[in-house]
Amino acid sequence: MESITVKTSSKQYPVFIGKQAIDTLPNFIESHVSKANKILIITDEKVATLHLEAVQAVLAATGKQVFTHIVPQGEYAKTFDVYYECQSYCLSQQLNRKSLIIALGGGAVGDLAGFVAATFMRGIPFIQVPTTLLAHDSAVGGKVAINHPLGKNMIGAFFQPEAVIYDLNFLATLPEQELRSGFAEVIKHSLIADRDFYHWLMTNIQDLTKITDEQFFKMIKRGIEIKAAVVEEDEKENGVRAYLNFGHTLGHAVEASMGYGKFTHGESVLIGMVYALKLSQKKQQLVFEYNSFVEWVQALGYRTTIPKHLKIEQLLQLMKTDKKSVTNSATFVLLEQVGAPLLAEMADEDLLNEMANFIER
Ligand SMILES: NC(=O)c1ccc[n+]([C@@H]2O[C@H](COP(=O)([O-])OP(=O)(O)OC[C@H]3O[C@@H](n4cnc5c(N)ncnc54)[C@H](O)[C@@H]3O)[C@@H](O)[C@H]2O)c1
Ligand SMILES: O=C(O)C(=O)C[C@@H](O)[C@H](O)[C@H](O)COP(=O)(O)O
Ligand SMILES: [Zn+2]
Repeated sequence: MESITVKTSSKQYPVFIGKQAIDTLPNFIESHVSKANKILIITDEKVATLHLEAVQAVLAATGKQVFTHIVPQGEYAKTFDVYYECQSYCLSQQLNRKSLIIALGGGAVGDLAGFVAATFMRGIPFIQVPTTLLAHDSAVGGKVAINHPLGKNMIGAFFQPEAVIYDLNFLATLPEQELRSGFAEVIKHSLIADRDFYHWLMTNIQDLTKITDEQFFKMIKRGIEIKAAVVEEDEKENGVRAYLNFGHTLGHAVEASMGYGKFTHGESVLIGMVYALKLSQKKQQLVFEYNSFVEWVQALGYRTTIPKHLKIEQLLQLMKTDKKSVTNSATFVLLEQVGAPLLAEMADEDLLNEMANFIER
């Protein structure tokens, strides 16, 4: 079992990573959240069928009252309606300021449950129990949110968990498409922070269904270390945290204009990263083996173009209203080198011209 400590200005907490990490949950609750008189697990329909029983069994050892609230899968969980139902459930079961929420699932469940915890009675403790590869990113760092039709994660908070308990056994049931989604954020972490890690990924990962336990462990640990270092420096995104948004300016615009849930988050971000890499070559003279990168990700099953029914003017509008934007132009994360990101305000014309090259033929 590996433990990484995340030290933000608002909270310090552990991330336990390993097989059977879930077994640490009762002890952690006993030693750190002992006053929690009621525990609410928030999970989704699919994870409930696969892993809920195991978590309920472990929690039985706490002797506390355990409730479960099941929400829809994926982005359908990150809506105002589902958020409202969660709050109603908390109130109807008389949860109080000493209660604890456990987010059991991927990033959608974590973002939703974290936002419920952040806002119920102005904030109660929560623990992230991630079940996807993608959640090496979402469970760490305290961004919690729901979506709005006008933009991804527009309604949310910065609210750190008490702990992240990452049981790698849960990953065994992930379908390939979800591995692909999560692996995109692993690639992102490597591109913004660690050239050697990027080369290791390119050399070793050729088939997402054949990732070994050791490889999962390495990519999750390194991804979390990179994310934690950024969040420790800039918890509330006043500066460098925006680098974690590499690929997301176009990625979020694609997700929103496709309709949330049509493309996975990681697949959309991957399109956004390919686009940002091209812009980086043009605007920052990034020296990068672009063609090999595109061949590699296409062989892994990613699409690298914008679906042709999407309107580039609408995508531009969404990019300009992204949270990073403070003027009337879109702000992009570009790379000067692999491992050296920067923020750049982009002219509409440059973005439109380049998007036209990215529309699927
Ligand atoms: N807060 C952050 O910092 C942050 C970072 C990255 C992404 N995100 C958000 O995370 C979300 C995407 O994350 P995700 O893909 O993990 O989300 P998810 O919760 O939607 O999970 C993806 C799908 O996999 C299923 N699933 C989950 N665990 C499984 C398992 N072990 N076996 C089989 N199926 C399983 C879920 O039911 C769902 O259908 C997006 O909403 C994105 O915006 C947030
Ligand atoms: O933690 C961050 O900061 C990130 O940007 C991580 C992203 O992978 C993640 O998708 C995040 O939810 C995006 O945040 P947003 O503020 O652009 O909605
Ligand atoms: Zn993301």
